[in-house]
Amino acid sequence: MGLKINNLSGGYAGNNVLKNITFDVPDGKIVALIGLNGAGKSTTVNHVIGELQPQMGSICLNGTNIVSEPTMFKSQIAYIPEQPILYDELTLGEHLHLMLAAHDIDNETSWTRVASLLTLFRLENKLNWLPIHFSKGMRQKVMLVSAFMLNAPLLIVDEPFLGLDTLAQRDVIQLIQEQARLGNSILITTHLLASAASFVDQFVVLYEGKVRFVGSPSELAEENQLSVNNLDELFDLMQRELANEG
Ligand SMILES: Nc1ncnc2c1ncn2[C@@H]1O[C@H](COP(=O)(O)OP(=O)(O)OP(=O)(O)O)[C@@H](O)[C@H]1O
Repeated sequence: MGLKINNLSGGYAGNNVLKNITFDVPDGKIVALIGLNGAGKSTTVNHVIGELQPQMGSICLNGTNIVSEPTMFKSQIAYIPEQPILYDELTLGEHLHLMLAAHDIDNETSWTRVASLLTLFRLENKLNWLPIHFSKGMRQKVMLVSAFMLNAPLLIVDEPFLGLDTLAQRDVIQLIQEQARLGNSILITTHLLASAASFVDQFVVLYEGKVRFVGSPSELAEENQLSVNNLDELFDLMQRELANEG
């Protein structure tokens, strides 16, 4: 089933940003939400993580509605925000244990996976460190470990490559693909279309708070008379269109 967003309208008090958004992130699929600055990507994500209330429409994850069963809905999500959020007073080890407990995951059985993620991101010797000792990239990697260790039915990654070196970017793509192989749904937001085209199943293009296109990378390229390798030019096309509407 996965994530189903149906006719969602919403946004902030006094600012209706999203208009009748409909798209799915099926089980085992990777979907990238794309669009110009201000198109509504973060607002959509904020609705899916339950930070904003829908004005109209519905958001369901594997049959659970976000409005009627918010706790059940949220327990199925792992979210990697664009800006790392860490508790200043908790060590890395304490942070991970807290996240596992919050998702009702047994420490004993899951720690082998946590340990391999810590090794992958070279954090295995830093379990006693406090966030203040981490660099920006390391903080981002802590968020990655915290999310990937959960194996959640829905993984949301806001700008997965921000602040990561190329090795870590490659690792993140592999981890996202592994989550998809496990049957989990993955929703990412990105500005790097050509890079995303190599591993996403579908793009959802947002334009001024509306869904303009849903389809595969090659369908998106074809629709805009571009090649998949120069999909980033789509932003120039949309920017020009916006300026003409001016
Ligand atoms: N807290 C807020 N209160 C009111 N309006 C907001 C708030 N946050 C964002 N907006 C507005 O919502 C619209 C969509 O913003 P959103 O952050 O969803 O865009 P985005 O596609 O994520 O852009 P970016 O690529 O810059 O991250 C914009 O017009 C923005 O000004």
